[in-house]
Amino acid sequence: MTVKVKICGIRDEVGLDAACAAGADWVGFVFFSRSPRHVTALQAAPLVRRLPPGGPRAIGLFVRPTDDEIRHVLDTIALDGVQIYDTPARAAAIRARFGVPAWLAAGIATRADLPQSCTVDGLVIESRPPAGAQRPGGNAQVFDWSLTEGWQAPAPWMLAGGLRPDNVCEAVARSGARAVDVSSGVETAPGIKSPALIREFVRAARSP
Ligand SMILES: O=C(O)c1ccccc1N[C@@H]1O[C@H](COP(=O)(O)O)[C@@H](O)[C@H]1O
Repeated sequence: MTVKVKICGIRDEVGLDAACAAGADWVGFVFFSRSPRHVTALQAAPLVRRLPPGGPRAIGLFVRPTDDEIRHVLDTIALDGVQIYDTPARAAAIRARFGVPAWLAAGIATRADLPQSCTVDGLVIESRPPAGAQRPGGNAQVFDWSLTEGWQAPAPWMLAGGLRPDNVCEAVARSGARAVDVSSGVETAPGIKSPALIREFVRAARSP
């Protein structure tokens, strides 16, 4: 089965076109003002419109969002899904209120952190942010991929956190992930996507 890939933190046409050309399954737009990858709904709108038919799906990333924030974005852009950093109950409420597929991000440090039940459409399994981090994800931090071995995932899930072209193949093999998500690992500086790294990442994720 082909490993699915999400390229997150798209801010411009260069990153978007590279993700499309590489065959990414999803592209992510970060609606969190403290991120170096932050975009407004107005900035993301032309990028989402530029996505080719049959190309990557557009995912909006939100950190503890209010309903008004989500409504504003969804009124401006046709998103295919949202990635939520909040409690499972809040993510489920967002899914129910807005009728948009919702993935909940779960920070993992030990096996006990792996969700055993799920009321949303999917899970983004990533490392717990380091102490003092300014954001709950996008910290280029890996966790012990063997923690997911034998885990009976309650929903589709993707692996995230510190993935790069040179470690994603091992990460997939060790974790058993069928989908991966990357932001920092395909950048030359925070918020600056590299077409070459995006291409390499997608190829490496899908290499046997
Ligand atoms: O990318 C960000 O700035 C960000 C901010 C707030 C929450 C999540 C964020 N990024 C997501 O975190 C994971 C892992 O990212 P990385 O590859 O380690 O940089 C991924 O889902 C990013 O989209």
